[in-house]
Amino acid sequence: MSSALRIQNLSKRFAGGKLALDNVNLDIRPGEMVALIGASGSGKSTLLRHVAGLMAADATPGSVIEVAGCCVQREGRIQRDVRKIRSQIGFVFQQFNLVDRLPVMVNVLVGRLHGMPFWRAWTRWFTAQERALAIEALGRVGIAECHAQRASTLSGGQQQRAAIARTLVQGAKVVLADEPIASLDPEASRKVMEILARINREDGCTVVVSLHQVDMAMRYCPRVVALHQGRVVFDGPSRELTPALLRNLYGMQADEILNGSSSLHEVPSPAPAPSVVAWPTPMAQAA
Ligand SMILES: Nc1ncnc2c1ncn2[C@@H]1O[C@H](COP(=O)(O)OP(=O)(O)OP(=O)(O)O)[C@@H](O)[C@H]1O
Repeated sequence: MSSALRIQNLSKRFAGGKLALDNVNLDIRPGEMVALIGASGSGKSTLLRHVAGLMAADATPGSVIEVAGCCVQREGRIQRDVRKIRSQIGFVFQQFNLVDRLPVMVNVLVGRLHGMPFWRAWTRWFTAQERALAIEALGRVGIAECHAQRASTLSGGQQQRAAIARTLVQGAKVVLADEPIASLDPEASRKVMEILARINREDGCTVVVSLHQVDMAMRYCPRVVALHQGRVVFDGPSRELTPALLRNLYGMQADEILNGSSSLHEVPSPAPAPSVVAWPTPMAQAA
């Protein structure tokens, strides 16, 4: 498989006229860990929703989104078998998306729903093997002891770890995380990012994570894609992010971000270096 995620000529104009994505082109290889950064409203969530096939793009000729070699949508039409493709994608959202009143183990096993008859999920009848798989996944994210608790009794950080365990049980090849640490304190944020980095490293899972925290992006993600008003304005090694680019991206907020990013230029990137984009001059993207 050549690409874990391939996006070509992706644009999205909402009904009100807002151009949220402007000819986005991206190629992410299997096993990469990529941060999606950009100011509020730059298009990060919209991009991830398109990749998940939750939103249809503009019908631009030649526009296509593929995940793990399977077409999610083409020229504004979501593929009929998108549910099957989604079974390969793990989702982690800011708001955890767990069912509060169900035990953590059941929430995690929901990750296997695609391979499970509906009645079994409905009656919560899981095999010993499935339960063992869930416990193992919860162990990997450090909360095995919480498996019998209701999801609502977990802290935010623990809930997010349970959501990651769900992607492990699902066997997702690609994990899309949309601001997974936005509601968490620094310590819980660090743990969640470490777990995402670990499943990327140990399972070869491709991770695309949208982040407001540039320092986290630089610390954990060898590659960064930056959006500005729906356009990709930087696509390259995180160590090549510069204060000037961040000032262009974040405007007034940049100083705050720069204060938290003492690691600018100091983070080694183990990934092969994609080309870096000059911005705000005309844009090119990683091949
Ligand atoms: N359903 C919608 N209808 C109209 N406009 C929308 C819709 N969803 C998003 N937008 C607009 O599209 C733009 C991109 O929004 P998006 O949520 O993708 O940004 P974001 O980078 O994820 O922001 P944040 O970091 O604040 O979550 C914004 O201007 C937003 O107001």
